[in-house]
Amino acid sequence: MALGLTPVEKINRARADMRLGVPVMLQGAGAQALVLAAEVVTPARLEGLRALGPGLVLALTRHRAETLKARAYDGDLARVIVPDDMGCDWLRALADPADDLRHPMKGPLMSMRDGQADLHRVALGLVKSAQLLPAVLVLPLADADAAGAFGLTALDAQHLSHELQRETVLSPVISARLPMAAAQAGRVHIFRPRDGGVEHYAIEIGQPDRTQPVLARLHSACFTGDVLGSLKCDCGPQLQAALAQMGQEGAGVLLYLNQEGRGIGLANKMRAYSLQDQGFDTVEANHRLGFEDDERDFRIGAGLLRTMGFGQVRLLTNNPRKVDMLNTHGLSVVERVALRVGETEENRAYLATKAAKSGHFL
Ligand SMILES: Nc1nc2c(ncn2[C@@H]2O[C@H](COP(=O)(O)OP(=O)(O)OP(=O)(O)O)[C@@H](O)[C@H]2O)c(=O)[nH]1
Ligand SMILES: [Zn+2]
Repeated sequence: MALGLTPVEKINRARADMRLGVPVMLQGAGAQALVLAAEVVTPARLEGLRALGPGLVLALTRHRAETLKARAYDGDLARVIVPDDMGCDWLRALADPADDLRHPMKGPLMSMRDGQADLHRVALGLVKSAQLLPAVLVLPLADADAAGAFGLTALDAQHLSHELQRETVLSPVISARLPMAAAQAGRVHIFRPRDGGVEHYAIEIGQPDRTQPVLARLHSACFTGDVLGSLKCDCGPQLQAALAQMGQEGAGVLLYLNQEGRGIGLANKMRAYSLQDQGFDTVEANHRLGFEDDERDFRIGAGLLRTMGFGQVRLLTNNPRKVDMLNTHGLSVVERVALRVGETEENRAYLATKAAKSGHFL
């Protein structure tokens, strides 16, 4: 028994299954279904699903459904009926907006109206958490035998839904000294979630007094900006300016949160960039992909600061949501410190969109 998988471990295995294109069984109240991410579906797996019975649908988020002109009868999602003669190319084209402009007509698409969408909703949550496009094939099954017969991972849908919304608990792994150009007295702390998810880092500058407000920054990973010096955003200069200010003041804490692309992952962010090359802005690109404007979970940052013993912060940000989130999750933001650096010809429109659509301070 002790060597068996816990429900949380099974969820992590299921995430890997989804990325591999292996179906996962979801068991809800009186209903079960096999679910498979549309982005990675193969002809063999599609045939295998169809052989098990009728009723195959593609679950899409409201945003993606809107672009495709599919009716979202379930509010936040649409269940598009998959016709028997449609193959992987059609499914991928519904999932991925890359060719929307070249091949706009994929329909007419018929959406399901009756029955429960609970399993579809949680399946979308699972593929999003695997950083895949939010489009998932769902095949209802009369009984749960298929999972056992094919050795597939089976998850309790209610437990999965609960886990996907739960606050991540992070434990410290190691910390070590790191002198940096911006600050000699640096220390990097690594934190690991108990559920096998991604690690996050804290860079502590000097020895901040835990009884006083600390100069703090919640930085979201941006491979293109932080590492490559992208001119499309302001992340790299913001990272360097935050560290420099902490160095000058002699104390501070910068959280480097691995929430690339506002939580959608680098592959999806590059998909968004490709759409931006077609003329869509940041927010429109996220919506066409089926994501919300911002999929980050800022509770992680709040939890990390609390774990490190901080209670009050002077927060370096232009994002009012970060201030609100910390204030409602056990921190006290005593001051917002503006961080306006790195404006370029290339990112002017991006910064304007952040101010207009995401409410960032100018
Ligand atoms: N999805 C998506 N993510 C982007 C895009 N450009 C930058 N990002 C990501 O956005 C995150 C940075 O968020 P921003 O909205 O720039 O800034 P913020 O963290 O909300 O606010 P500040 O604290 O003021 O910097 C990083 O994870 C980037 O990878 C884009 O066009 N699309
Ligand atoms: Zn960036």
